[in-house]
Amino acid sequence: MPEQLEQDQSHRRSVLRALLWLTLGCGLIFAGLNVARGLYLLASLEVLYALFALCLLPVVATTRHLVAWTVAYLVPFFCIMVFALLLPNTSFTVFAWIQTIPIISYLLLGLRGGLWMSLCFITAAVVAFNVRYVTGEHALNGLIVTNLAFSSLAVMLFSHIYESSRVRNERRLIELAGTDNLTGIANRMRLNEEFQRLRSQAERSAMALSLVVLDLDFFKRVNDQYGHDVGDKALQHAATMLANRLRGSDLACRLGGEEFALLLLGADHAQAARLADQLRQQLYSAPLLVASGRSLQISFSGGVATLAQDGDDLSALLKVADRRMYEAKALGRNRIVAATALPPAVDGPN
Ligand SMILES: Nc1nc2c(ncn2[C@@H]2O[C@H](COP(=O)(O)OP(=O)(O)OP(=O)(O)O)[C@@H](O)[C@H]2O)c(=O)[nH]1
Repeated sequence: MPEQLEQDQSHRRSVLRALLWLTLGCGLIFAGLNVARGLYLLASLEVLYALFALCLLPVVATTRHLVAWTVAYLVPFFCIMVFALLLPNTSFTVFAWIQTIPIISYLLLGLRGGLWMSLCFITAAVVAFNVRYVTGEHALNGLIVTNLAFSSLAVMLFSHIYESSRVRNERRLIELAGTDNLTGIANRMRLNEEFQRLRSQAERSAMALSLVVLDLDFFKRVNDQYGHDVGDKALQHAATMLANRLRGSDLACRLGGEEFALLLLGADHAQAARLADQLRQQLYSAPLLVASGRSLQISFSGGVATLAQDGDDLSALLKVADRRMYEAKALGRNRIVAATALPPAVDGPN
């Protein structure tokens, strides 16, 4: 789902840019404070890092390697935090910054990257904290140490839970946005996205890719005779049959109303026309049972178009397949038109 992934990247880009500005500001302020306290090495690191953040600002606005630049930014950032914790003249309150490690890591790197980054640097910080404060002249009482260790773990746990449920909800929303709510199969938005993916796959593996547009015949009569509810059931019946009959690499989608489209990977023009005709026969021979034991025979008319020979993008293929579908309607319905050749035989009276 490239569009959604793109959105995800832009969200992370904004977070990183905000963090870079913060690093620039805070880096210079802390450097000033540390110079005043005689911590020249730490102050120099902070100034260098603030300049690094400044240089990164234009890079992150456009880079295609956002994850790599994020890691390049975060690793020294967290290293400076841990280093500050180890220095003899710094305050133990530096540990408060350690709490931001999981939040920043999960926000910028997602679940897996966030987990590893947090685990590494929280562990390093806890070790550094112990080296510095558990024994010796600066030793803190056990309660403070325990509080800090557990609060860090809690922040990490909550960040992990939050990111997991955010990812789950995002997936669910993406799924819902690409699903037709009456039939449960894909909708037109998903067709656009799947077409891009399947076209790349077809080009990479030198496979054919065909599109079938099909429209249920005399559907207005179904609604008029049996009512809208039965019309809805007929649409669901047709969608289920189409989706069940196709391979996992294909896509059945409802374009709208009583019109559907099939994307068939690995099917050349003749194979797509044959498959569409088999589907037509299968639907026609599996009537929908309606009230009082009556059965409703459903047929469709379809048109076929194939990548390269009929067009190179989805809108060109839809236009050709749509035109052929209307030819099939004009020729008497309940048939498939693949080209200008004579259509296949018709099963039923229409
Ligand atoms: N029940 C139901 N009917 C729908 C839905 N969407 C569109 N329709 C109906 O589908 C019918 C389409 O009618 P037409 O465009 O005249 O086409 P047709 O009767 O199928 O005739 P041909 O396509 O020429 O064979 C209309 O009555 C629409 O109301 C839906 O979601 N549910």
